[in-house]
Amino acid sequence: MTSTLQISRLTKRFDTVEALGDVSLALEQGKRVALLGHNGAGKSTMMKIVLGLIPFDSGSVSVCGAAPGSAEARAQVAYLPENASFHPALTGEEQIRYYLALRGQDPKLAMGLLEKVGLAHAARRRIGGYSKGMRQRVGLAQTLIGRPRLLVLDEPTSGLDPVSRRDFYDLLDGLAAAGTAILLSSHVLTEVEARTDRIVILSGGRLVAEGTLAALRGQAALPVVVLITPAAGEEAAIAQAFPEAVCTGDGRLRLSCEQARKLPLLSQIAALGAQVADLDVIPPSLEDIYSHFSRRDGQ
Ligand SMILES: Nc1ncnc2c1ncn2[C@@H]1O[C@H](COP(=O)(O)OP(=O)(O)OP(=O)(O)O)[C@@H](O)[C@H]1O
Repeated sequence: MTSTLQISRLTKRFDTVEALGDVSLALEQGKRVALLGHNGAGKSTMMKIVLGLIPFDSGSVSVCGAAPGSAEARAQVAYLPENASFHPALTGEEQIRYYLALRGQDPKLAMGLLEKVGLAHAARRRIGGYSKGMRQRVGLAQTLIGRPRLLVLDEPTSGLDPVSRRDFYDLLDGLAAAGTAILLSSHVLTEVEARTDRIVILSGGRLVAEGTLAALRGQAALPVVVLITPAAGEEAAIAQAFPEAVCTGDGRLRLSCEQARKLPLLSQIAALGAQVADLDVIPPSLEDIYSHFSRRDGQ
């Protein structure tokens, strides 16, 4: 399948700063890719290059088969900046009608677009009275003008409450199911885990990891934490059985073990029978995995 977005060995420097170094990425039709990285990792630079707003030094970028920024690419790409702002005195419908007119399209399409993003009920209210989640929906409605094949969303859910975030991702799911490719940046790791197909981690302008969260978890091979709650009166016996365990201060014992040692350790604990009151196994968190990859280059 041809990729909607194809980036190959992309490099971009700003004077002495290498904002992107040798980055390759493919985004297929209907896929949602999350771009993660610390401040200054190169996310915005990549988005600006894809949108054709800034030039790059070397490598190649193909947006729907065309050069970024070309009329052909621009007709098929839409962008939602992190803090999209609209005229507060306009209604949602007026704002979208205005954008449709700018794109040379029939303003009558506005209501249909607002309906798609769940904003039809508020279409005739002024944007000044909208919540942040509703304004993001106006932004998303704007991106849908002309049925783009690629959506570039810069932290689209920042500042939204959990319910608005979930609703926003539901909308994205629908668009992806209809074939739109979505490249979004986010700092909210839990949402990208559940709501995107792939995660790409940039660090210091380099692509340091790419894959599903499960694949990245496997690659990172971070230790698992096991918390044992001893039965009453068995504390000393358990501590003796696991001399490497650390007391947590709440009566539990904390063990850290490699993934490969997890099952043998659990068998060892199970063999203690009633001496153990409870057991918790805590896999590495998303934050642990993200930190592991984004700091691998010594940042
Ligand atoms: N116009 C510019 N002139 C000089 N340096 C720049 C310019 N734009 C970006 N940079 C540098 O390029 C690097 C990558 O910046 P970029 O804005 O792409 O990071 P980011 O991952 O989007 O960060 P954030 O999460 O803070 O938005 C940084 O070191 C930044 O200082």
